Amino acid sequence: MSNGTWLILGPGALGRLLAAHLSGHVPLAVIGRQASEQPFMQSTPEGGSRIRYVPRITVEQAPERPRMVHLTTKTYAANEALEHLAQRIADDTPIVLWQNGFQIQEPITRRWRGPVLCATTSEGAYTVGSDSVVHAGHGHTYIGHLDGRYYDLAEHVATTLTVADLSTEPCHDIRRRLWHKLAVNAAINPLVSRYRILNGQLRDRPFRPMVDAIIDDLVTLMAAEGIDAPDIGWPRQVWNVIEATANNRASMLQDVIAGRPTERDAILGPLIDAAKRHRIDTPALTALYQNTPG
Ligand SMILES: NC(=O)C1=CN([C@@H]2O[C@H](COP(=O)(O)OP(=O)(O)OC[C@H]3O[C@@H](n4cnc5c(N)ncnc54)[C@H](OP(=O)(O)O)[C@@H]3O)[C@@H](O)[C@H]2O)C=CC1
Ligand SMILES: CC(C)(CO)C(=O)C(=O)O
Repeated sequence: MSNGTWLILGPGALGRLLAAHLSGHVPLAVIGRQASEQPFMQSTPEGGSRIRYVPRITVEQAPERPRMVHLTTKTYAANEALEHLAQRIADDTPIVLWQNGFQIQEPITRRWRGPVLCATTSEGAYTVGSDSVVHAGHGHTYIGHLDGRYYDLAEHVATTLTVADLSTEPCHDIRRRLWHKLAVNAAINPLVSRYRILNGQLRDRPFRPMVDAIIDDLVTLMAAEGIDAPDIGWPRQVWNVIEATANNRASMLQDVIAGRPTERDAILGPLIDAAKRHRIDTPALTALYQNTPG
């Protein structure tokens, strides 16, 4: 494995999707808990399929000077995975964090010596078995540094991903974009996972007023936190995503059904913390947190 390689740490849905697309564009390896000789199989949203041979290695086989690391574990696994890899690679290696929510982005950005970029994506993917990924729907990705630094690096990563057919743009306001995604996820994921429904069912009773109550909490909280509202306003932002993903089984629902931990703390945790910080009563969000498994 040569220096200059792009490493993807976490061979799950997003990791496999990135690997399948970046294969052939950059020197690449995927780090998992175990090495594997198997290729990745990708189903495309258009119904096609691709096979991609990408080196699948363990941390111990990683090059000491990779070009960058894309961290694609779930939030709750991110610190441990990165700490393990950090024992092996140069501590100024650029990192791209792909996690939803806003839990690990700030601490890792502050403590890692090299550049840390955050990505937020509306691509949709899920795994099948240990080698396949279904790319369920095309989306768009934004990449940037929390303080707006390293724009050239963000531009380079975005251009490479876009050439590899994953539409991506660099941005100066990734913090705002991460909070926007978090807010939408908070309005959808905990409810659909609790009631085991498709996203679109939130449009019907008894769920619709529950979503509206969450949006009310979000509006107050986001204003207090200084996060600009989307141009179309919070209610339309949330309801548009529900409409556009009506047939989705949301990621948190998939986790609950599979008996996996959820990303509750990454998505609802920052909102509950902000409510405490600003001394704002957010009854709908508090109830959601209490009723969602971690
Ligand atoms: N899937 C999607 O469409 C989207 C996902 N995201 C975000 O991306 C992140 C990843 O999601 P997703 O790909 O769906 O999650 P997955 O659970 O499918 O993938 C995570 C992968 O990381 C692996 N992993 C965990 N810890 C380690 C470790 N220490 N060393 C090596 N591998 C490790 C897991 O292995 P194991 O199973 O053995 O633990 C698993 O293969 C999440 O934060 C999610 O919110 C954002 C937008 C879209
Ligand atoms: C927007 C939403 C809720 C779409 O399903 C999503 O991002 C998820 O499933 O986590």
